Amino acid sequence: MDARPEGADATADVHPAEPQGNNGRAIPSLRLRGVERRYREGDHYLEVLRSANLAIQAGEVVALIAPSGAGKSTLLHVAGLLEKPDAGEVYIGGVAAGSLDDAGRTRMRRMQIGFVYQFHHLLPEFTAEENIMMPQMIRGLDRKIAAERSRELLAYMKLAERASHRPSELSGGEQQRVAIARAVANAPKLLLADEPTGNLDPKTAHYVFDALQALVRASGLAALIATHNLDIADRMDRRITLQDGKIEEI
Ligand SMILES: Nc1ncnc2c1ncn2[C@@H]1O[C@H](COP(=O)(O)OP(=O)(O)OP(=O)(O)O)[C@@H](O)[C@H]1O
Repeated sequence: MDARPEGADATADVHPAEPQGNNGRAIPSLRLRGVERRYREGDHYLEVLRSANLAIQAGEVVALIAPSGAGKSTLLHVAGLLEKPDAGEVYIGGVAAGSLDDAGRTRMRRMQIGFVYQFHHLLPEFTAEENIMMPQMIRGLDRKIAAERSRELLAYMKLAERASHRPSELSGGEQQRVAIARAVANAPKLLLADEPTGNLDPKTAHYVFDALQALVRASGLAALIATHNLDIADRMDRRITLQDGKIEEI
C-alpha cells in the first residue's frame, strides 16, 4: 500500500501514525492539498473542486456551509476516500490516502474515518448496542470487546438505558446519537458529517450537536460537518465555504 506521510520521500519507510511534522507542528488529522474533482457533463467537465486546500487538526470541529450544488457532498466524498481526487492529495493523519487504489482507500476509510448522515441508517433489526458493534466486528474485533466499547459509547451518549432498544424504539435524537457512536466505534481520526442535525427539531439538534462535539473533543478526533443550520455552525471552531471550487474560511 502506498501510504506514506505527506512530504516524505516515496521510498522512505515511515510509520503512518507519525504524530509530528518535520517542523515540530502536529500533523493535521485531515489535509487536502490542491484537490481537484470534476464530473463529465456531455462534452465538457463540471469542475466542482479546484485546487482545494484544507487542514483540520485533532480536536477541531469545522462547519462546511455552502449553497446547494456548491460541492459540499463532493468535498465530503473526496475527504472520506469514497471518491478519488482527479488531482492533488488527501492526507489522513499525515498519510497520503486519497490517491490509493480502491482497496487501499476502503481499508483506510474503515479504520480512520467515521460518517454521519442526515438520516441515521441504523440497521432496523439490530439493537442500539449491536449497531455500534457492527463496524468493530467488520474490522475483526472480538465480540466481547466490541460489546464493551459499544456500552461505553452508549453511556457517554447518555443512552445506557437504551442499549437493547431497536432503532424504531428510539426517538430521532436518540437514533442520531447512536449513529454518531457507531461512526466513532473504531476510534477513527476523522469524523465527516452531512447535515447530522438536519432531520431534528431545533432543541434536539443542539442537544445532538453537544453530544457530537463533546465526543470529538474527548476522543481527539477532527470533524468536518456540512450543515445549513447557521446556529449550529456558529458553535463550531471554524467555518469554511466553497467558492468556485476553492475552500475559503468564513
Ligand atoms: N457523480 C456525479 N456526476 C456528475 N455530476 C455530479 C456528480 N456528483 C455531483 N455532481 C454535480 O456536482 C455539483 C456539486 O454537487 P454536490 O452534491 O457536491 O453539491 P452540494 O453542495 O452537496 O449540494 P446539496 O447541498 O444540494 O447536497 C452539482 O452541480 C452536481 O450536480
